[in-house]
Amino acid sequence: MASKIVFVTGNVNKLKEVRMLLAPAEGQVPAFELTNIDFDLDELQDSSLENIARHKVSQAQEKLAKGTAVFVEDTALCFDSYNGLPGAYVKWFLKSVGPEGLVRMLAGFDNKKAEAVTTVAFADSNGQIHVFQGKTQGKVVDPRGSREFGWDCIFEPEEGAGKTYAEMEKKDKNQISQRSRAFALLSKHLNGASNSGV
Ligand SMILES: O=P(O)(O)OP(=O)(O)OP(=O)(O)OC[C@H]1O[C@@H](n2cnc3c(O)ncnc32)[C@H](O)[C@@H]1O
Ligand SMILES: [Mg+2]
Repeated sequence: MASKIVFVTGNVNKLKEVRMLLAPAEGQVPAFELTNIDFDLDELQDSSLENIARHKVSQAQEKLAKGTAVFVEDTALCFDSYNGLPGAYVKWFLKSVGPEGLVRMLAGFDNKKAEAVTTVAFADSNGQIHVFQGKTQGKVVDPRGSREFGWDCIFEPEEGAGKTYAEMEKKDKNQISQRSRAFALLSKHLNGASNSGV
């Protein structure tokens, strides 16, 4: 029977993407069963994205039965002109000023470059924590495309042929996104570990 892995997140857009990214290739037997729980996890005020993700998954481990394999992810948007801020705090900026407010933050700067970073922390069934990170470079632009997911409408990745994430098909975003890069590393780890149990 396939082992179970829990993804703790309250963000349905993230969950949708992660389900696509971890789906087995056609004809392949799933190596694990992915379930979702929405716990409210504290997010450290720490400039290290790895520390934030590790802290998040440790809390998730405490809430779940011992031996449960679980992962979380934390996604940051780092402005070059702000030396990496808002970073992991982008959620709170979005909540208070929306995508337009994020664009206005860069109004006085010529440099609109930004880096999107997803950090995954995976606790295996032995309780050991593994961290994987993916990054995508781009720039902040006036909103274009669907408003469905976070800052997608203002992030134009370098590899996106001039489109914002929000203007791209999900499968195309998944080719180049910071999330896809982080989860490719997790998948590799899980496939390597599949013989010994997650
Ligand atoms: O429960 P968790 O998993 O923590 O979900 P969250 O929504 O709180 O997510 P984060 O703490 O990682 O905060 C990241 C913020 O960036 C947004 N976000 C994350 N990934 C994104 C992506 O690929 N494109 C656009 N916005 C994204 C997300 O909606 C949040 O506002
Ligand atoms: Mg969060």
